[in-house]
Amino acid sequence: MTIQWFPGHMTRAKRQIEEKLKLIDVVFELLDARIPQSSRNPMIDEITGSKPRLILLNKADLADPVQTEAWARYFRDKGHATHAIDANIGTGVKDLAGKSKELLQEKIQRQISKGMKPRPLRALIVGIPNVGKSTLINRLAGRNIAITGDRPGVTKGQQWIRFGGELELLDTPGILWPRFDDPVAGFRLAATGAIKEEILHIDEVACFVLKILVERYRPAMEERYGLEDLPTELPDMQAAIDVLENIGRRRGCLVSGGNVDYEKAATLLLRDLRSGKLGRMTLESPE
Ligand SMILES: Nc1nc2c(ncn2[C@@H]2O[C@H](COP(=O)(O)OP(=O)(O)OP(=O)(O)O)[C@@H](O)[C@H]2O)c(=O)[nH]1
Repeated sequence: MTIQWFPGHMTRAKRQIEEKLKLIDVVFELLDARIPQSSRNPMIDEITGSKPRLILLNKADLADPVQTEAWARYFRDKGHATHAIDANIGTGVKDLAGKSKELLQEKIQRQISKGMKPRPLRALIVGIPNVGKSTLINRLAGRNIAITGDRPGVTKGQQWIRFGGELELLDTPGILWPRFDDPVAGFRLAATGAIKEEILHIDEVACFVLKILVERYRPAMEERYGLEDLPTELPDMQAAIDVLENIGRRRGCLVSGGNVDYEKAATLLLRDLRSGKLGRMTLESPE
């Protein structure tokens, strides 16, 4: 579902998450492993405050594993516990209880030393649209749960989903707004499908992404589209359009008269990228 984020919605989303934070022990901050920085909400530190937080690099199956490791190091160096997962098939998901316990070790020890029996840890998933919140909740629940809460104008009773005996998850995630401040982040979000193409033009998104892909993953691009001698970088928009045109020709994306249908070529490229057909690719690296 696409929603427009107006200032009122942002304030409301922030307030809703702050209410939920009172109920939980640990926040799972879900990011897209292909664009960990661009898929981060800019106010996340302020919103989650001092609550222990585990950064989850989701969709790791689609991301470049070397880059995912570099991002995990980057976040760890900044003091954040970090873990790569694939919510779709469940890779890494079974570690979440253990990782949460590690984060809350001191609190658990305090309870034990007071003679208390530690209760299951309570977690909340937060993240921007399309990052995989519902998929992870369903994966942890082991079934499909209709996730309808917390859209503007939609309310729903909250329930806990028990995961093993040690972790409970709030069944409504905290939905955060994506970055609006940085146009480059906007293109990366559009390239991965996190913001809709009605907002940014698909040809432009494809040209933007082509520049990154040619620079980072030239051999894979040459192989997938049967392109030869791609340049090592695309210095300007025209160079990117030329590559898109080439892809369109190779793939038969043509209109009458034999001209390339750029929109069709752009759609094909983005579909290939998002589905992982181009290989495992990450669109940004830690600074
Ligand atoms: N390949 C892959 N796809 C994933 C993974 N997690 C989620 N997806 C896909 O990403 C898309 C978005 O997932 P959702 O779970 O709906 O994301 P969400 O954060 O709940 O999105 P909103 O409802 O828009 O807030 C779906 O097509 C999922 O199948 C993953 O780990 N790997």
